Amino acid sequence: MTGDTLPDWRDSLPWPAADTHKHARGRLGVVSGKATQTGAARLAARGGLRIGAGLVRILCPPDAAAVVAPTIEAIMLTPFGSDEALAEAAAEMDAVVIGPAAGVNEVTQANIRALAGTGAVLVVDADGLTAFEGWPADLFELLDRDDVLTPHEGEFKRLFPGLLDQGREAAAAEAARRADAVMVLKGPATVIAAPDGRLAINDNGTPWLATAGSGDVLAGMIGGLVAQRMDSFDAARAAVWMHAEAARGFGPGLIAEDLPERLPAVLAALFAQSSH
Ligand SMILES: NC(=O)C1=CN([C@@H]2O[C@H](COP(=O)(O)OP(=O)(O)OC[C@H]3O[C@@H](n4cnc5c(N)ncnc54)[C@H](O)[C@@H]3O)[C@@H](O)[C@H]2O)[C@@H](O)CC1
Ligand SMILES: Nc1ncnc2c1ncn2[C@@H]1O[C@H](COP(=O)(O)OP(=O)(O)O)[C@@H](O)[C@H]1O
Repeated sequence: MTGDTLPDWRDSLPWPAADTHKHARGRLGVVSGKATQTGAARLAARGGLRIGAGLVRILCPPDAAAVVAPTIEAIMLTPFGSDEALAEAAAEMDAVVIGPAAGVNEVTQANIRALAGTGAVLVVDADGLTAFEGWPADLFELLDRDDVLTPHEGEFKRLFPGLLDQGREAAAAEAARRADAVMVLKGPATVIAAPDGRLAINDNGTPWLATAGSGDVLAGMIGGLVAQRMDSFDAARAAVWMHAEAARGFGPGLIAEDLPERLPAVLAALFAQSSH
């Protein structure tokens, strides 16, 4: 494990209680893109399942169902044909990830609007952020304080033009304040900022993570922890750290698919040190 000190979020990690069951442990929804763009949601779903959500369901447009179904086993699938149907399917979820390969368009905007009306905590990533380029306030007004945004610098600039000139830490803090949500500004030293002023810089980043789809897995991991009712700021910090730890453990040749499969080793080390 990297670093001299143990991470201070480890005592709030959600280990399963003796009397739990899959629904009580946390239910995560992941919204998929269209039939030709389902891989990103599958990566996120697997990250969410591996990090301990009791039940993970991919919510996909009807045309994508025949593509996704043969590729999943423990992960479940519900097709939706409208934003109203998406909200209905998400009503039983504790958290929903939307954005990975969702499409930069009005459908994604409408889907986020519909999800904001459910009780689920939202993790908005990738196209879910880019879809609001030019209209960031339209996204921010939909968010609750425990929702999480996960931009890389390109996506961050689309929502907050010029803000990065202040430096990454100040920019992330101001962005969290403006969005009134938790901000995860990704990069070699990912900055996590909460709207109440809490701020953390991740210290175990690794360039092995610079590979397509690794951000999708991270969004699913954050979703998997918040589905288990971990505080969103702590969940983001924990997921970012575990994501990098998984990548370090794998090293050369890492692709995004490897990250969820390395998580059990990372979790086992944390579990062994916990006061469960
Ligand atoms: N297997 C899959 O299905 C994958 C799907 N993905 C999805 O594909 C969609 C499009 O991804 P793209 O990578 O084309 O879109 P991006 O918005 O990531 O990239 C478009 C442009 O943004 C800029 N940019 C990207 N990363 C940056 C960074 N870290 N710092 C600064 N600028 C940056 C670059 O100019 C880049 O050409 C997203 O929804 C994404 O979630 C990707 O995550 C890759 C894997
Ligand atoms: N050089 C790097 N050092 C450390 N972490 C990196 C580096 N490059 C990328 N990452 C991490 O990899 C992930 C990439 O996410 P993202 O850009 O959204 O990719 P994708 O859209 O392909 O999933 C983020 O968690 C980011 O912090």
